[in-house]
Amino acid sequence: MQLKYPSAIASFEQIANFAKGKRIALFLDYDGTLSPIVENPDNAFMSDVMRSTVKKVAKYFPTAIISGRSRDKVYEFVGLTELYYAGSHGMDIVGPVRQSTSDDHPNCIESTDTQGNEVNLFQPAREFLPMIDEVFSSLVKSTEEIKGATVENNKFCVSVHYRNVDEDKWKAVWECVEDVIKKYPRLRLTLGRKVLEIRPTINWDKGKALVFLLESLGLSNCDDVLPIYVGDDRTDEDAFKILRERNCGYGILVSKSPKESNAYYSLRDPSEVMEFLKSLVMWKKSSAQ
Ligand SMILES: O=P(O)(O)OC[C@H]1O[C@H](O[C@H]2O[C@H](CO)[C@@H](O)[C@H](O)[C@H]2O)[C@H](O)[C@@H](O)[C@@H]1O
Repeated sequence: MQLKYPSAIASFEQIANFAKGKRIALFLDYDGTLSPIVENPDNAFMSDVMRSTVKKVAKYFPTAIISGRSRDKVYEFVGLTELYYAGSHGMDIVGPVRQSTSDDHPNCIESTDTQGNEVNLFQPAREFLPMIDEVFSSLVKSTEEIKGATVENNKFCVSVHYRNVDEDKWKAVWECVEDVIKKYPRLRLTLGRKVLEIRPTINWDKGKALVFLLESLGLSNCDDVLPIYVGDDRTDEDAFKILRERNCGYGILVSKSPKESNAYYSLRDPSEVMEFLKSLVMWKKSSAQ
């Protein structure tokens, strides 16, 4: 783990040199990466200029969004059909029909998307759906007296937000969550940015989703592929870690302050993320001539 990472913008030439002769695959987190953190999670809109930048980047590089949100919600925010989407921290993936079948994923089914394209739907926590709905309802009820607390159903996980709760009531939010999840040994708690996230104990996270998508895209060969993952939150560390362990690709942490991370580079905020994505497009265009 390191605490300081060079700026991906200042180090762009270094990244571009390393990417020469390789295919870049891009993986982007949503909240805090493509959209700024805001008080109301329903208002975490992406700007039009960010949307058109992501659209351009996806024209040149396979691009996926990997978010803690439900897949439908993140698609509602982003609205670009040219991307792949993984919601619920990677537990709900719509990707291309898998080219590599090196390992068995029994929960992977062929399906068609809204445009009629053949896709693969992968939902490794499918059996948890009724349990998650139950937990969501219990938490809505148990937190209703805590001013500012909100509960979000992210399909295969539940988020309990305390950003708008007075600090002296944060403990009460924790207690509500602990009280509910102690009845569900097959669920676990993870932490995000002023949010408690309840999710299945299955061995699956954003890092596994990244590997799954690379395999689906036929891009798991590190010799000629450079995966880049950009994210701001603790759950993105699973993806940074995988890239570091495989010595394949770069994690880029979006943060204004130094933090412990497995990322290689950093960007300060979504506006720098946009600048970095624009640089990738310009570099690709100029190197294609
Ligand atoms: O994986 P992500 O796409 O980063 O999603 C992680 C969580 O993001 C959202 O919550 C965060 O952003 C909100 C809007 O800016 C903010 O109000 C909240 O405090 C942050 O934690 C989302 O609402 C959660 O469900 C996601 O799990």
